[in-house]
Amino acid sequence: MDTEASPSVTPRSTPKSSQYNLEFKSPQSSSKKKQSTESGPHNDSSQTFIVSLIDNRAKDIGIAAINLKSSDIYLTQFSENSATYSNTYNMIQLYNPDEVLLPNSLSETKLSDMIQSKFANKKITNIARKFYNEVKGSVLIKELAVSDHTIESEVASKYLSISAASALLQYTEHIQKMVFAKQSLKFHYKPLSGHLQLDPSSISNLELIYNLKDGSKKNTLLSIINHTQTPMGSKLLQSTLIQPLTDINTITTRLDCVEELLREENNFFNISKELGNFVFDIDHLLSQFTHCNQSSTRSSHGFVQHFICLKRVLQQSPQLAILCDAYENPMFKAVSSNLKSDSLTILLDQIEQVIEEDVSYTRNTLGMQIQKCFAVKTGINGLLDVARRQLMELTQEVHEHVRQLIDQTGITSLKLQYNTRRGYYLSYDNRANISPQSDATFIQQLRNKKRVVCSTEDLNSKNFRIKDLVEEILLLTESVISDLIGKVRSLLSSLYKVSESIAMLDMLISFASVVTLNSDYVRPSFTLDGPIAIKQGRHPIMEKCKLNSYIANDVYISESSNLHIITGPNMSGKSVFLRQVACITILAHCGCFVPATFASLRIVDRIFTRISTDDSMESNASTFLVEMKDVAHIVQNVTNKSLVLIDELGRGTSNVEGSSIAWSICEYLMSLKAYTMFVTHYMQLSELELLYPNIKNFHLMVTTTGDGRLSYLYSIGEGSCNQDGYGIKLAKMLGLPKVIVTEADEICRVVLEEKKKKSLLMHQDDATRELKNVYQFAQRILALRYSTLSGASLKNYVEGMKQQLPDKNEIEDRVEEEVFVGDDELLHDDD
Ligand SMILES: Nc1ncnc2c1ncn2[C@@H]1O[C@H](COP(=O)(O)OP(=O)(O)OP(=O)(O)O)[C@@H](O)[C@H]1O
Repeated sequence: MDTEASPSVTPRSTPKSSQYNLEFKSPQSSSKKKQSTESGPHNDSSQTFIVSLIDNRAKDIGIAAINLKSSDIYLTQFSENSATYSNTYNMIQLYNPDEVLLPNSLSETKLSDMIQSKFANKKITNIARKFYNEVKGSVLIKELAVSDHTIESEVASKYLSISAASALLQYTEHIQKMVFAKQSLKFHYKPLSGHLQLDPSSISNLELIYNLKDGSKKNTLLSIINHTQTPMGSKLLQSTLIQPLTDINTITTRLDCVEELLREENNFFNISKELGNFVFDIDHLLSQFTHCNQSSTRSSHGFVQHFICLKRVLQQSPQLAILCDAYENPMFKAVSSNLKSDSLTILLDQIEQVIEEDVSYTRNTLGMQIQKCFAVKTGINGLLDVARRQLMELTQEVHEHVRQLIDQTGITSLKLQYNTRRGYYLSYDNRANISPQSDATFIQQLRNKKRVVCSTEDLNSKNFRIKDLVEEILLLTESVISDLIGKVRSLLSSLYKVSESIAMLDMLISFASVVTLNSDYVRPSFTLDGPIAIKQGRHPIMEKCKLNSYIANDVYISESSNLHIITGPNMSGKSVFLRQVACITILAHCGCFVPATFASLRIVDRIFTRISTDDSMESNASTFLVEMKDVAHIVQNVTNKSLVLIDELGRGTSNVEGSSIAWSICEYLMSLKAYTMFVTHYMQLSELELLYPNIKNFHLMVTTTGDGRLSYLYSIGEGSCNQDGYGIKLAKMLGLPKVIVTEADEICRVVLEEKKKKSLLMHQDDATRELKNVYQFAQRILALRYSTLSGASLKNYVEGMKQQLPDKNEIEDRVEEEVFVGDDELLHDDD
């Protein structure tokens, strides 16, 4: 099919493929293709990614990724500050690509090794370095990007990402044989810093998209907040969850929108209802208009269907726009103006002039066939009208033929059916009485359990004629609609905005639905460098499983105590508590309300998790090896703005070595401004609190019932867990023989007594203790910067804090001397 009839759409000439086949190593010969078994974040049927990457000697990385199903291209360039190339790995892994393209001469072999080992189950293709060409890349971007896109200015200085795009586009064109129409692709620049980075193991450990139990999407954070109704909204929500935002203004705008939606509830439900009409993937639909190398009649079949879908989108969008107009937020205004732009009204008008009014989207095979043939209005092309009249007559003949057959054979269950492969065919109940004479009339008979499927000579010949006529009609239809295809291509940038707007609206409606379905979710607030303060926080997934028995907990982590050591017996809820903090932080960074009664968070640049899950064990790797790899990754990449959640460390080695490693990791992490929560069974770690003022101990509370059984409270308390032989009590509850339990109890008592003598607690002097109190008092005062308290209530709060100190006057003097010099604002009496 010639899709280039419109003068405004010029196909780019395809270079002689042989030249490129020589240059690009054939994917089959140079790559190791294995079946992917991984379930990555983007691993759904609407996405198929190819990623291209390049580096330079200064360890800058350029990445370009194309989604072949939607024609979106993502460009990124960043400076790799991790020795293990973890940023590069995370970035590529986010796309979960089917294929990775590498220049045949990567300057860093370590990078090449990382790609080869981490993406061993993907197709890795080497490409001649000369295809990573910045100049060519710029030309291609200029030529292919939709018209009013700002991508050229965004990537002007990002020469590596342009080079990566150059190789990627040449590869898809010459090897994948996808020729894109001019100004048809949607380019996006994705800076590394604009998003909260989550590494793939955290995405998996926190069960954001897939659960750890069976790898499905059930009981995941996504399942809790996903009330989207369109494929675009669902994709946006999923990608937001694995790449939450770090821009405080954008997050606030989203939260404002959710709040506004909740205020105007009737309108909110109407929008939700309206969104239910956008059932097909508009991105995928538009990508069909970007390819200009579809020259068979197959594509014309498709285009008719695409126009029917597009017409429906354009008809429904203005209605959605009117509903959005009821809201004040500029985000809704922008969505509204994208959905009802004048150019789209003109396009709809043009489509309606050509496409019949009453054709609509259908999945039925015969319905689809009829719609394709009769989609173009009568009176536009004389030959087309004649061919269609012939088709109608022929179809009537087919029906008449069946009626005659029923009369002749007396088989009342005889039915006319249709499928794409056979065309029209017959079927009747296999219990029907049929004479031998009638039986001979039917040819190509196939019996199944209930029916006999067959045809007749006459029906077959009519089928051939119908097939020819349909081909002719579709060719004539194509000549009519090719002009329309050009018009759609020239408006792709507006149409992409429609898709993006619907996706954003759908995601916001989904966030609002979360709140209507869970009235106890609250709007989070943000500071750039304040504490993470969560009141009555809950784990969104666990609370669904536990219904009313879930126990909410508070969290307050700030610069003054940026490392929390959390202890508690087995099964007391430590891991759930850690995951709860992570989930609430992620939800808030997406712009969603959170399960708590109050939440104030600081903007976090990365969340690191070291959470042991049985499923996450690397094949044949020991527990210790996996732990050390994880923790090395954290230490190498953690920043002052990160949130680090470690659930036990040093389990796979001797007690002494394990606790020593855990101790020194804690010392390292507390020296940063990162917020760290460290769950451990090594009780000696709680002594760190005595040495360092910014380390605080917490524990998950349990009590012992009268009969010596453990009762879990799942509530977090200050201080460390007392060593009351909980592990032994649990073992007893689980059926360990009495003789073993008694012996274990005795050994435990002796060891603990020995330990107590050496404990730092015994040797800590009063001066150290007092100094620590002063430090913590001062830090709490400084943290008032983020407080909403003012006037008398602020003064009362400070008074209350002072009462808690042993020697009020002395402390006051020292605080003034040491901490508040120059900080007049805070000390001002009126405040
Ligand atoms: N806040 C809570 N409210 C109600 N039930 C909870 C809560 N937290 C945890 N639980 C229950 O306790 C179980 C154990 O929790 P979790 O795995 O967090 O314990 P843990 O202290 O990490 O155990 P271990 O030290 O053995 O790893 C959970 O599966 C859940 O059923």
